[in-house]
Formats: sequence, structure tokens, C-alpha cells
Amino acid sequence: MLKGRTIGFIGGGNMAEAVIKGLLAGGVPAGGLMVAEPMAERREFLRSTYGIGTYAANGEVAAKADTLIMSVKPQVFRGMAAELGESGLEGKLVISIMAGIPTGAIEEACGTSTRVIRVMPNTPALVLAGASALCPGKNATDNDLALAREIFDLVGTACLVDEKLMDAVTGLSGSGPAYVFMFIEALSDAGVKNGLPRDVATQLAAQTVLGSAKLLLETGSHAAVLKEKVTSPGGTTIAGVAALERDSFRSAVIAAVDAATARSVELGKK
Ligand SMILES: NC(=O)C1=CN([C@@H]2O[C@H](COP(=O)(O)OP(=O)(O)OC[C@H]3O[C@@H](n4cnc5c(N)ncnc54)[C@H](O)[C@@H]3O)[C@@H](O)[C@H]2O)C=CC1
Ligand SMILES: O=C(O)[C@@H]1CCC=N1
Repeated sequence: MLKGRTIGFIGGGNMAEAVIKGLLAGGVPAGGLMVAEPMAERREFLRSTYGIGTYAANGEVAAKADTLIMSVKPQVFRGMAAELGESGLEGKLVISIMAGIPTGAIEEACGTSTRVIRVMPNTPALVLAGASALCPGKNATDNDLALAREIFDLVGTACLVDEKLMDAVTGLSGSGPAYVFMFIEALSDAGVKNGLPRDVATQLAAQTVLGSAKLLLETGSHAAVLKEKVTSPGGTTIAGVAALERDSFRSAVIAAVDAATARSVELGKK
């Protein structure tokens, strides 16, 4: 499905880079990828690091690519689309990774017949371990959806959800890496507080998160069952678990996802 396609990114920031790196690692030729990015230094970095075509003008990429990945901030999208104009986007498949912006708003900005797929990936795509969810706009075909799935499966795993759930996906897995990094940082700090060298503490913390996630995904067990297996009666773990409960750990995580989900809804309204 990806063979022979030209994929153009509008906006060459962190998330675009993650997807580009994943696509190249997945065997997509550099000649089939291009980026429009206003910052000269960033263009030079992307060109020299990944060997892809880079352009200052969005219109050049829109003209050359058959599939456009909208990877600018949601706040700049409407102005950017107005500048490109509907004629600049005619016949293109538009894949959006922008937080919050509904497919209907993208169709409105790009032309009401535009084929749109909305995706929410996350930064672990950079190491081919991303978690993405996607949904089609009203004009997207099964082929468009299959192509988008192929792209985001190459950089991790991709699942299909109803559009009404995309804000929740954004609050959970889109923003989630930040919560996990805060948790790893806190574990590492705690290790250092208790005498471990920083590098050892960070290695143990990160591998514990990675290994626990792998164990859950590979066994298909419920998190509570796996937690119970670590927790010996009268042992060390229950002392730690009780401290987390006292300080409302789970409640804090739920509040974080709620806040990020609400922010995604807000971004869609601007
Ligand atoms: N960073 C993340 O973890 C995730 C981000 N996203 C979404 O991806 C999109 C990009 O986010 P990041 O890569 O983090 O942001 P970023 O700030 O790293 O990248 C945005 C890029 O767009 C460029 N840009 C600004 N105005 C432009 C214009 N008019 N035309 C073309 N390019 C322009 C900027 O110079 C910058 O390089 C956002 O919509 C965000 O909601 C989605 C999932 C995860
Ligand atoms: O913070 C943000 O708005 C973006 C969307 C999901 C992750 N980062």
C-alpha cells in the first residue's frame, strides 16, 4: 500500500521526526518522504540526518506529495490551511496528527470533499514503539484508512477508534509518555535518595517500566493480578503500595488524563 507513495509532512518538529524515522526504519525509501518546515536549521537537520527532501514552502510539498501528514501545532493549523488554500490540497489524502482538531474541522479548512484520517500517535514512535489510534473522516476510503494504519503500524501499534474517543486517546497515550517519564524520574530520584548511583537508578527504573509493560502485554493478564504477584503478605511491596494509595497515586493519574483530555477538547474548539 505504501509502495510508490509520496508522503509530505507539513511541519517538521518532534512528532514528524518520530514518524519519519520509523518509516525509514520500516523500509520506506527516503525519496518518498519530504517535509515542509519554516525553520532553516531544522530543515538542514532533517535533510542531513534522514536524507529526505525539505522545503520552506508548504505549497511545494502539497504540490509534490500525494499524502500529507499535518504535523503542525493545532493552534497554527487553520492559518496554515488558509494559506495553502483548497486548490493546493485538492485530491490529497490528509492525515492529521494534531491534537484536538476534529476531522470535520479539517475538512472545513481544507475543502469539504477532502479525504481525512485523524491519528493520535506518541513519541515512542521514534523507536518504533509508538501507540497510535486513528479514525476516518467522512470522505476517507477503506484504502486511505489501510494506508494510514500501515504507516502507524510501522512505527509501533495502531488501533481504530470512534472519533468521539480521540480526545481520551490524546489524554492517555498521546500525552502519556510525559507521565511515564515523570514516574521514571521519580523512581530514579528515590533510588538516588536511598543511595543508588544515578545511572544505576535510572537503568533499573526504566527497565522496570519496560519489563512490566511487556509482561502485561505478553501475558494479557489484568494489571491488578500482576500487581498481586509482586505483593507478598507483610512484605516490602505492600508497604510501598500503601504509601502510594495514601498519597492518591491512582487518583492523580486519573486527574492527569482527565485534564489532558479536556485540553484536547478545548484545542479542537479554537
Ligand atoms: N509531541 C508529541 O508528543 C505529540 C504531538 N502530537 C501533535 O503533533 C503536532 C506537532 O507536535 P510536535 O511535533 O510536538 O511540535 P513541534 O513544535 O516539535 O513541531 C511543529 C513544527 O511545525 C513547524 N511550523 C510552525 N508553523 C508552521 C507552518 N505554518 N507551516 C509548516 N510548519 C510550521 C515548526 O517550526 C515546528 O518544527 C501537534 O499538532 C501535536 O498536537 C501528536 C501526538 C504526540
Ligand atoms: O502536548 C500536546 O499537546 C501534544 C499532543 C499529545 C502529546 N503532545
